Amino acid sequence: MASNAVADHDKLSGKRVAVVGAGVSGLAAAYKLKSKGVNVTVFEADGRVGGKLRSVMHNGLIWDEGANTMTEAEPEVGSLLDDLGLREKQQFPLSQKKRYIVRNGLPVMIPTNPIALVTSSVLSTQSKFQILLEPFLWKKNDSSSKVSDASVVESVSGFFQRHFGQEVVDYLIDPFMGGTSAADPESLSMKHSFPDLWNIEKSFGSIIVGAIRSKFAAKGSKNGETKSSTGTKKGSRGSFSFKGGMQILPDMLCKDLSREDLNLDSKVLSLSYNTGPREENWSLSCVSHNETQRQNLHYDAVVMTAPLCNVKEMKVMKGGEPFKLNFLPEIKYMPLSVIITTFTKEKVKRPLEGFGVLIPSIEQKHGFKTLGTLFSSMMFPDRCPSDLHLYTTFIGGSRNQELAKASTDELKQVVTSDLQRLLGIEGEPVFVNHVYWNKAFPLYDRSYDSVMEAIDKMEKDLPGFFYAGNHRGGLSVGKSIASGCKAADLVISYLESCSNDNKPEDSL
Ligand SMILES: Cc1cc2nc3c(=O)[nH]c(=O)nc-3n(C[C@H](O)[C@H](O)[C@H](O)COP(=O)(O)OP(=O)(O)OC[C@H]3O[C@@H](n4cnc5c(N)ncnc54)[C@H](O)[C@@H]3O)c2cc1C
Ligand SMILES: C=Cc1c2[nH]c(c1C)Cc1[nH]c(c(CCC(=O)O)c1C)Cc1[nH]c(c(C)c1CCC(=O)O)Cc1[nH]c(c(C)c1C=C)C2
Repeated sequence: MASNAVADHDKLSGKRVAVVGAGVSGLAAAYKLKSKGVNVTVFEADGRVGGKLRSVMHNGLIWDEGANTMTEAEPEVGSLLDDLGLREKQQFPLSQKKRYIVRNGLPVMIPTNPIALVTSSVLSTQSKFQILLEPFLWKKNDSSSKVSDASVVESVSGFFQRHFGQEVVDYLIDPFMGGTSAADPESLSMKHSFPDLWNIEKSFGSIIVGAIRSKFAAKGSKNGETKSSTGTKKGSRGSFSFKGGMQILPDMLCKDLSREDLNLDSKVLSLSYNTGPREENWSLSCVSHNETQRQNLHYDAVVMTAPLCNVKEMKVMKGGEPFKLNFLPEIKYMPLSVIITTFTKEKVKRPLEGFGVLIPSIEQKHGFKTLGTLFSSMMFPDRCPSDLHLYTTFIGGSRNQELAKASTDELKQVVTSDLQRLLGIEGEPVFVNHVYWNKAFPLYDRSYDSVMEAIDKMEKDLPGFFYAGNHRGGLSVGKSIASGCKAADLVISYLESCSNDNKPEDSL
């Protein structure tokens, strides 16, 4: 370790930070803080770590009930995988570029390059021309002059409609949003869902022109690109999981936390910030399932990664007075059921290789009820015995909130019926597993600016309080990790500034 790093490590070693939530964002924050010498204590309401990452092994089957894959688009992910020694466990899906969308009741492969788009039957000739001519035909946002009015924040569908037309929205954007957030493009805010494209339009107008120019600019700066230990370009191999499923990631992130550092079955109920000299101003209390309430030690800072709906329920005090969280807006959440099925191979008459299939909302007219299905054992053949296919099907989201809550029996029928049409499956599944997430994802809707403002206010009014997780900056596993790492960096700067503030003046 260089001498500066040793000094920083020593400076931080007496500091204590509480991390609330042991999902990937909280664990990434805890891991980073611990690696810098900070004493971390994690509080998790559940009896396990991982939050929305949960892998199950049962009778020779392996499946994921939450996130199935992740990407390395965020640099923080690559560094963590290297540090945790997880490269050798990384599992890349077979034929992951083969992804399908249903059109006129049948799965059609999604084109992955401009030439494939020209020959594909996903879009009509008119839409293909509209894409090619987008640099000349795209329309300005009429309401862009009134951006201060929250009601005119543009939806994802409105934005893509202006650039590429309605058919692109119906057959590419709608299923993409369904398969990445379970939401419909009409309710989602463009600014929050695709910040990069939102900014490209601001700089270049045309998305096609902006994307090409950005790609060339990125190629120009390629010399600085990071390579992994195997010499391959990091992140260039697309989505991945791990041998045994996604759960290994949270498990590895917390492997160096002792029993005292990691408090499972510990739901945080209240937080208290005491004004005064900036040292150990925070205290918190938590409760376990058997209702024993514990008032815990004091902390210098808090990293909060619990969903905002849970934060809203917490009692917060500042300087002995209640700090009301009534400025936190109500957040909409997407309910989702995940159904795992296996079928014997001989019963699947038209199996498809690849990642999976998505069903556009407009195709519900053909009787489809699910959002889409991952071809889990096509991607990862070791996830079930070789005579079976294992599928992971998603139901609900904004498209069908009621159906998400249906019984396992009803959903088994719904899934079997959709898979029968898509893959020619005959008969009943050999095995069914059902998980219901009543708040699977926060909805980044058109009023999401108010959520961001509320998070900023909490952090500004409560010194030493930092918020991270999938309610901020994106839903994906990678973005949640990045959010946790960024919060850890902010905590470190804060703790260093506290140390300097508390030093006697002549030592400065
Ligand atoms: C079904 C499903 C499929 C998904 N698929 C993908 C995918 O394929 N790829 C991808 O990139 N992303 C996917 N995601 C999204 C991704 O998994 C999540 O956004 C990400 O894991 C969120 O991590 P987090 O740490 O921010 O939050 P969470 O995982 O929600 O963790 C928050 C933790 O806080 C705890 N908590 C709550 N209240 C308290 C309290 N009072 N005290 C203590 N602890 C508390 C919770 O128990 C939880 O463990 C999927 C999500 C779901 C639900
Ligand atoms: C059909 C419903 C869903 C499927 N997966 C999810 C839902 C709701 C959840 C989900 N999947 C991904 C993410 C991360 C999103 C992000 O911001 O990166 C989430 C929350 C990963 C993902 N899944 C698909 C894509 C295009 C991505 C982005 C990363 C990548 O390109 O690999 C498409 C997709 N999702 C599902 C299917 C069946 C499918 C495509 C065929 C299931």
